[in-house]
Amino acid sequence: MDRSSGEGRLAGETESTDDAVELVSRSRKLEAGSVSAILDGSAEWRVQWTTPDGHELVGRGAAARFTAGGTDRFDRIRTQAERTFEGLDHDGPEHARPRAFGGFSFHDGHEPGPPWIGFDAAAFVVPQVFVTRPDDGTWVTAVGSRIDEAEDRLEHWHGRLTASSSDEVSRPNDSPPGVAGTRRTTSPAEWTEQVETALERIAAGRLTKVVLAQALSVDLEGPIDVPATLEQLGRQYPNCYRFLVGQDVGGTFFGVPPERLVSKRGDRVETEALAGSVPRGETPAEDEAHVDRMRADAKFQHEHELVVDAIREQLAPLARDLTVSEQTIRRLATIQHLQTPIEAILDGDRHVLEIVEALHPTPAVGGVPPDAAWETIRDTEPFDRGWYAAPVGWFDAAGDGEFAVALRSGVAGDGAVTLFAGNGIVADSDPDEEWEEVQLKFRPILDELR
Ligand SMILES: C=C(O[C@H]1C=CC=C(C(=O)O)[C@@H]1O)C(=O)O
Repeated sequence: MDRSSGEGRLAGETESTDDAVELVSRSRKLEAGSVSAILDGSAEWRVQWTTPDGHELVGRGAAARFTAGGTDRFDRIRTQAERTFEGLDHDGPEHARPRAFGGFSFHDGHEPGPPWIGFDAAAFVVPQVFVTRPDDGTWVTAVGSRIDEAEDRLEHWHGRLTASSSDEVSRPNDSPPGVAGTRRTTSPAEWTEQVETALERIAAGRLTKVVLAQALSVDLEGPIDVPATLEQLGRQYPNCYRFLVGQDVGGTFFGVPPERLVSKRGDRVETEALAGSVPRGETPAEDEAHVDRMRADAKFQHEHELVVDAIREQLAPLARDLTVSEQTIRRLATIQHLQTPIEAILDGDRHVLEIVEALHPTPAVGGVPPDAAWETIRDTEPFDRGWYAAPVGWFDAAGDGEFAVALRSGVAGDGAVTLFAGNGIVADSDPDEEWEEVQLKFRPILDELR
């Protein structure tokens, strides 16, 4: 991989440079109109990010772009961004400040191949134009490398969005693309073999837990409108994150992850352990029966506690205070999980990417010990995880930011969507039960495509 290209450069430049690049941003309130045009048509990059508490950012284009590969990719993204953000001139409200939006691949050594064409091992963009929606309305922000460029861009987009019909604010999804057929990467027999390999390594003391995943390639009957699909998913899964990262040269990665990797503001960090899954019931009593079984089951508790312990250990060296709350239940439309919220106060001035690097992958998507889990994943999974189960989100000039774990996700390409889902394997795991739990995790997106 040519790692020199594209690093820390402004869109339109042809060579990377060590000089600090300048970013200028200007914001204006949108009194009327529609924001859906931000995601319409093709653009070098299109991004959408919505948090469970309703904060939303929708953007397009790349005023600056940062890419990196290899084991030091977290540091290298941060260095490029710090250089670019250094000269930032932002005139607008705080919620509309420019941010770098993007993500990382699960594995350090990721090389983009189908269906991950265009998705580097780490890639972030500062959108050229984006919309934010705080409580007091809708704001448009334009970013450029000079004041006149930012102002012209703002004028253009403010006018274009104002002129759009307000009926378009909500995208209709009367006709999902339809499913022509599905292809699995892993047959039930192959899955049993993979789980048994993991169980042998666990029995031999080499491994305590590993999360094994599958991919499901879904051939579509018609074209998919990813933003419309995401909007539908938001109705079904309102307390999850929603994201979309799309670009011209490849597909669009999108999902509705229930799991926060980290949210950092100043010295305060929030994260969580999310592991252990049972289905929803047909009635509230059935829901509770599933939950009772999960709470009482030693295997589920062990699988979950390994994640809590690992996060505690990973955060402790960076924090002066750490609080692990009581275990709760995360109830989603199709599945229920064990969840433990965790908060920390950092021991000094740290960048959110330091926390992301320390936490990724938690044993909710990797395993314990991390190296043996990584090796088992590489030895047994017959597909490329790409950006699945990896950090996706944003950071700003101050080093604050928020990242989800890219679960319940898929990558949409020509006529097909590839979905990903996995499950934690520990001693006593049963391959057939694990298979059923993985299928539950395909459902959020699969149900919307039918
Ligand atoms: C790996 C996934 O889920 C993780 C998050 C919640 C519950 C999990 C579990 O029960 O194994 C997984 O750790 C996935 O959705 O693909």
